[in-house]
Amino acid sequence: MAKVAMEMRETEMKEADMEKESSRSGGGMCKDLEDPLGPPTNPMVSALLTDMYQLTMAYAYWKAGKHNDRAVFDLLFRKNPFGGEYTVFAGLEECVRFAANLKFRDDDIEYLKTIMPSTCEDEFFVYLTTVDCSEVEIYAMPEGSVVFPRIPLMRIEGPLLIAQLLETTFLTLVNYASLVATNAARHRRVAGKDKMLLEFGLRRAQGPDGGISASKYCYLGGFDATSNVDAGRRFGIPVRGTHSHAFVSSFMSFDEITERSLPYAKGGSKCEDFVHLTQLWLGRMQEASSLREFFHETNHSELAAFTSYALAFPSAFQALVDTYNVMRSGIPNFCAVALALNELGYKALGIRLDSGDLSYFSIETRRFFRAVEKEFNVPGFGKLVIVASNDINEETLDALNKQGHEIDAFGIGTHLVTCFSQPALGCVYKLVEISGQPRIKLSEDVTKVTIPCKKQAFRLYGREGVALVDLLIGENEPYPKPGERILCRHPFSESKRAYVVPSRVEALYKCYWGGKSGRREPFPSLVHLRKRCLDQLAAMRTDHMRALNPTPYKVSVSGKLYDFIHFLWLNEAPVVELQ
Ligand SMILES: Nc1ncnc2c1ncn2[C@@H]1O[C@H](COP(=O)(O)OP(=O)(O)OP(=O)(O)O)[C@@H](O)[C@H]1O
Ligand SMILES: O=P(O)(O)OC[C@H]1O[C@H](OP(=O)(O)OP(=O)(O)O)[C@H](O)[C@@H]1O
Ligand SMILES: O=C(O)c1cccnc1
Ligand SMILES: [Mg+2]
Repeated sequence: MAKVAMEMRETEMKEADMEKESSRSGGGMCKDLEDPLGPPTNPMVSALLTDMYQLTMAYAYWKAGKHNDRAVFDLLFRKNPFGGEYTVFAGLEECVRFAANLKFRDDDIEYLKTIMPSTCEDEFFVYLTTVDCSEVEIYAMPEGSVVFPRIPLMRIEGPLLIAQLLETTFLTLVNYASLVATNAARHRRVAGKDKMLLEFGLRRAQGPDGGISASKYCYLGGFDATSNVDAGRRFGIPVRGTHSHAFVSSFMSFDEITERSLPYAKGGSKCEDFVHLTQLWLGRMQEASSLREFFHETNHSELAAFTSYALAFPSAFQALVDTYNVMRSGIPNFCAVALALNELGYKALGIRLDSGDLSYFSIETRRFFRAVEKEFNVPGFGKLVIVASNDINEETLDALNKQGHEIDAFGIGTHLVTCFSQPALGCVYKLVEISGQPRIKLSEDVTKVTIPCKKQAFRLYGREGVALVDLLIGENEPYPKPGERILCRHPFSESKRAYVVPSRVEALYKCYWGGKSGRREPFPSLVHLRKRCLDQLAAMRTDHMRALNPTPYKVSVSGKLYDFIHFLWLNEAPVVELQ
């Protein structure tokens, strides 16, 4: 029962409890590295969840005898979403689970034979049955990291055919996960760290996978709980909820409440007619001069609904108060039931507002709660929880902050999970090296030119501990060191460069699959990813984080890599002839 209602008083589950839940649901802190990685969360994530062209290219690579050439791909995005200057990286563990379990089953192969041209040789399909990721290496930034354009989030090395095959699936696993985690982080930043953020998006999400992914990655991005029960079970996310208008409007009179008795909270005796008690309290409120300015008569079917809900959840009572009239009916009815519960030793949780001016109603509601606290001498009544919902987004949160409000918790669905203001993140997967040879992809649009070579990435921190710049260097260049002066250059703009003397240098890539050392980085639990994300966001310079015209974070390459990019660019770009 406690799971059904929102236990606002226990706002945060203790970390230890979360850890327990998390490992029960398969997301423990450091899973045993000897264990094979489990399958992807969504069983639809399989070898065929890809674009047709990956398979036609696979055939052509195989036919050309290139399939085992060692390839290096970068997975990166070029522009931060939502007009911002930061992104939260998510989806890594699901990518590695996919890679770890990649296998074409017999029925997959049979289907592929029906869609590939009939000229494809049978031997290719025999070869496909042997495909797996045992020769693949995956290097990546830790999931939950704050990341920036052009710095690859992941580097995938392996036989060309196989590394290529990972493209579409990796992108679908990273793009939405990172987008929605970023959206959640942005909502958290505006709401402030003390507000409770509840993800209510399942009904509006892009299908079941959209809903499950949204719940998981919104939690990673800083939400506190979800209404999505399945996500709660799968990932150990706290599950919370109130009730809907249907519950309120399903009641027509008190006669519908047949079981009216309620034991006292401490046990012993019981109240035989709780319905009568709520009516009694409503009468007392009506008579109180301090409350007279607020209301006169209330809607009785609403009071019946609230009373019935309190009988079902006496220690977790909360009510949706906007079905008929917030201030004249919903709030006084809620208070009557809460005062009746209080008489029996229970503490109500609070209310949810789902329409109207949320600033005004929350302030008026708080004023009413305080008046009741004073009138009937019920300590804590003034602090009952006010939850607000109804098409909330970043802008509404910002507007509410500017106007002033008394909301403790926000329930956010549509705008959060559909990423209404930007529906996709543009991660791409680009070949940067083949058989030891660097490759570049040119474009008229300079932001689309890829940075060639197998690279290492570093975050350089300044004296104050804030991140100054992300730096890409060639694989074999010496690593930057604290205290050393390093030339950091914009990859494409000649005049943009800076010398940086970092106080701290953080190597950004870790090995999550394969690799010569045989040591694979563990996958922390979702609670730990969430903490990493919140800690990194908190450490960012605030001008990078603001919603309006944020300062771009510097992303640069070493002098050597800069020279090499431009050498290769000139080498590969044909010279036009004008006549
Ligand atoms: N004080 C406020 N400042 C800015 N936006 C607000 C404020 N209060 C509520 N909003 C937002 O204004 C919108 C109001 O929604 P809408 O116009 O659908 O009215 P409603 O209150 O839901 O009415 P109805 O009861 O008819 O559904 C919502 O998106 C809500 O988040
Ligand atoms: O507004 P969102 O951010 O998407 O949050 C979730 C919404 O879902 C629920 O009602 P629903 O929208 O289904 O019906 P209602 O608006 O008519 O109450 C809830 O009352 C919220 O309004
Ligand atoms: O529990 C709630 O209040 C809830 C859940 C989903 C959508 N809207 C509201
Ligand atoms: Mg709604």
